Amino acid sequence: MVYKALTIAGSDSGGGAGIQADLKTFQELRVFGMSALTAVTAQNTLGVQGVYPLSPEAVAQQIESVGTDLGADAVKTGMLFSAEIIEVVASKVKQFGWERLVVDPVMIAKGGAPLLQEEAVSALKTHLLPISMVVTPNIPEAEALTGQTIRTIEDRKEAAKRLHELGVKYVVIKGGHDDDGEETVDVLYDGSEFFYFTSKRIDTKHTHGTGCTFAAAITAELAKGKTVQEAVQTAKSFIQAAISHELGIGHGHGPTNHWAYREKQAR
Ligand SMILES: Nc1ncnc2c1ncn2[C@@H]1O[C@H](COP(=O)(O)OP(=O)(O)O)[C@@H](O)[C@H]1O
Ligand SMILES: Cc1ncc(COP(=O)(O)O)c(N)n1
Repeated sequence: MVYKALTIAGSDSGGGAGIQADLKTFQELRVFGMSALTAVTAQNTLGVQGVYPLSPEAVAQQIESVGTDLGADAVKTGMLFSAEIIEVVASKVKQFGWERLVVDPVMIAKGGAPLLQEEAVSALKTHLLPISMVVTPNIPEAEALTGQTIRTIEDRKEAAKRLHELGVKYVVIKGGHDDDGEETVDVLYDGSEFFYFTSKRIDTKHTHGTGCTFAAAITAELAKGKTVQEAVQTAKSFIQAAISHELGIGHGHGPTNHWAYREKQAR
């Protein structure tokens, strides 16, 4: 069986995040990857040097080309840049009836460069979250989407409930930005229960692309027909392996190791 996943995201020339991280992750999990580019970034481990968005028409046409021929078992969105792009993406997702939609609400690169215009945050809430299956904000993104300050696990649970009210079926609030403690805890909410995915916090500066990679792994597993709980569990193991076997490339915040999970499974 060939499972297919489509990523709608920005290009990271440095290869650690964005479309590149998504396609590598799909491939590692034995899912055929397809892409619709929203923007080209000139980027490396030191930061973002340039952002060149594509027109909403160019984004729509790429999705149309994939949807009318190959089809997709699951779809992921990453950097969407503007409200106009968000609107065309939402309309195409509806047109093709794609239900397994994972929205990684990318807003700001780790170095601080904006990847989503500020006024587009409300477009995410009104157009995309109501039709998505899973949303995967990190703590600052969950704060921007809910207008709530998040410090404790209780705050995260409250934010997850608020996001669920927007119509998304499953909310995963990632704990990578919570610097306290020995563990990273990702909280999953399905509208009635909370589930916790915990791993040892790795002390490293090489976390460029962790969010993209994690959400892409969830998407790949959903494409295979796995449940959201199973998909998040695999994604957590995938990212843990990718962070712990660092590649040590570039002069700044380096990328994660996308082949580490496969090599670990093969051992
Ligand atoms: N230092 C770390 N050690 C272990 N896991 C981490 C670390 N940093 C992030 N993660 C994990 O990587 C995934 C992405 O989290 P996060 O860094 O919060 O997202 P983002 O890249 O969107 O900011 C989550 O599963 C999180 O728990
Ligand atoms: C094109 C693009 N998309 C997304 C990110 C976010 O990366 P991260 O996963 O580190 O939050 C990025 N830096 N560049």
